[in-house]
Amino acid sequence: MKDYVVKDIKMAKQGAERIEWARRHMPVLNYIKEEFQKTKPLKGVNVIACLHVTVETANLISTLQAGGANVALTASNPLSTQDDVAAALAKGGVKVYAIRGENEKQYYENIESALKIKPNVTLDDGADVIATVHSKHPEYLKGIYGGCEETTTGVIRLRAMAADGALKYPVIAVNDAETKMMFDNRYGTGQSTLHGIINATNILLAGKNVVVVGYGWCGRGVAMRAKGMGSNVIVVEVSPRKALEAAMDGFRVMDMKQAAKEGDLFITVTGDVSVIRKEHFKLMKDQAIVCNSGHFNVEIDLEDLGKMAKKVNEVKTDVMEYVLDDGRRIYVLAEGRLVNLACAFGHPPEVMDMSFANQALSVKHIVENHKKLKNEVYKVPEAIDNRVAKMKLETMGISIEKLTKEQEKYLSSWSMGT
Ligand SMILES: NC(=O)c1ccc[n+]([C@@H]2O[C@H](COP(=O)([O-])OP(=O)(O)OC[C@H]3O[C@@H](n4cnc5c(N)ncnc54)[C@H](O)[C@@H]3O)[C@@H](O)[C@H]2O)c1
Ligand SMILES: N[C@@H](CCSC[C@H]1O[C@@H](n2cnc3c(=O)[nH]cnc32)[C@H](O)[C@@H]1O)C(=O)O
Repeated sequence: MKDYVVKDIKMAKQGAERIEWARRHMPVLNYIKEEFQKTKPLKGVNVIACLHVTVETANLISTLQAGGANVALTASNPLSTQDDVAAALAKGGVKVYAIRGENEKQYYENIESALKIKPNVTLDDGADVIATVHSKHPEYLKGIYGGCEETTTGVIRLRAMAADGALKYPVIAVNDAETKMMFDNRYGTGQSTLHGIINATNILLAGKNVVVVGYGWCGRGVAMRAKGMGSNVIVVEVSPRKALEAAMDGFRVMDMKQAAKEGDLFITVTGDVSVIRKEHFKLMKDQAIVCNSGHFNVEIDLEDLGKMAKKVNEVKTDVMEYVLDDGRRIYVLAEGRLVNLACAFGHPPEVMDMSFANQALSVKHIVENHKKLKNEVYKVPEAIDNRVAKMKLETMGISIEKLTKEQEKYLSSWSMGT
């Protein structure tokens, strides 16, 4: 087993400085790390983590190590790896297999290398390790106590596996903790998606027609922040309730065909496939910009666009120009992969603080309870979710109201009316 596969180990110093800066903005995770250092709840536990290799993830890894775990890290997206972070982790002795820009073959080879740690716990962001273990490496199943899943789409994949009876070990849906999705998916994606778009293009958002496709947790965040930058936000949805919510939040809501004609910038955040495709590209304005902050590289149908284009040019880093037969130009950012991680730094540490506090405490929960767990997708225990919220409030210096005895009684009784 190679100890690491990184771009350039000499980048370690810069990576270490950036990891330390993020650490200072992750107080909840730091607290858990101190606790883990004393109690060693993960002593001797082998963990494979398939997560975006960023400064925040580096702090999760060191928290797990403080608890006594041995960790191997591989990327959850071929374009999201921060090579300086990978170098710093490798220098610090973590088994890291990740290089920004790796192709699909290398991506899966890296997962295979990391699996050689013989995991007891798997951490996924999009379910690629779980899928690889189940489809290609069942020999690892007997050693695995359980897994954690970081994101909405991964949880959907795993629930489908569980419903088919195909899931062979318990998984905790970290994404579904309130202290994860309400903050990471909404405020994290809202801010970092615009950061990625601005980094790649430096366009002015004020006055632009910005089409947000999908009005779930991520879409709400993106729409809210684009509105704050002065864009005219249009929302496209398939769910009647979410569409209604977007309309009452003050956004124009329409179908994709209509939006295709009006948009200057398109951002997909649905977790779905081919939400922007041939019939929509046909209607877009010259110089429309299209990007994705949802799921892998499947939300924008680049195969359709490639077939429609007479020329494809890389006009600048992370910006591909598709020149269509009629001369219109459509720009695609980051090959249709997550624009916030490929063109910027991903989520800010303050939100990953809560997401990764849930991860760390969920790993501990799996190690302590795996004998009682079934091969199902579990919610993060409410006690963990509440604890993360309380700790975050404390670190923000916010105190909240407590119910009085009288209020507790009133709220739990049906006999007291007006
Ligand atoms: N970029 C990031 O860092 C980041 C962060 C968190 C989640 N994600 C990913 O973003 C995606 C969305 O996550 P979420 O938590 O907002 O999910 P969600 O389920 O809350 O929202 C998705 C929304 O998309 C809508 N939708 C589905 N198909 C559609 C279509 N064809 N057209 C229009 N709307 C459609 C759904 O009705 C739903 O309202 C997932 O793939 C998730 O894994 C990315
Ligand atoms: N792996 C898939 C699935 C979407 S990633 C979405 C997840 O990335 C996580 N994420 C976003 N920013 C960061 C970051 O900076 N560091 C680590 N994880 C991040 C976030 O918690 C979210 O649930 C893909 O690459 O397309």
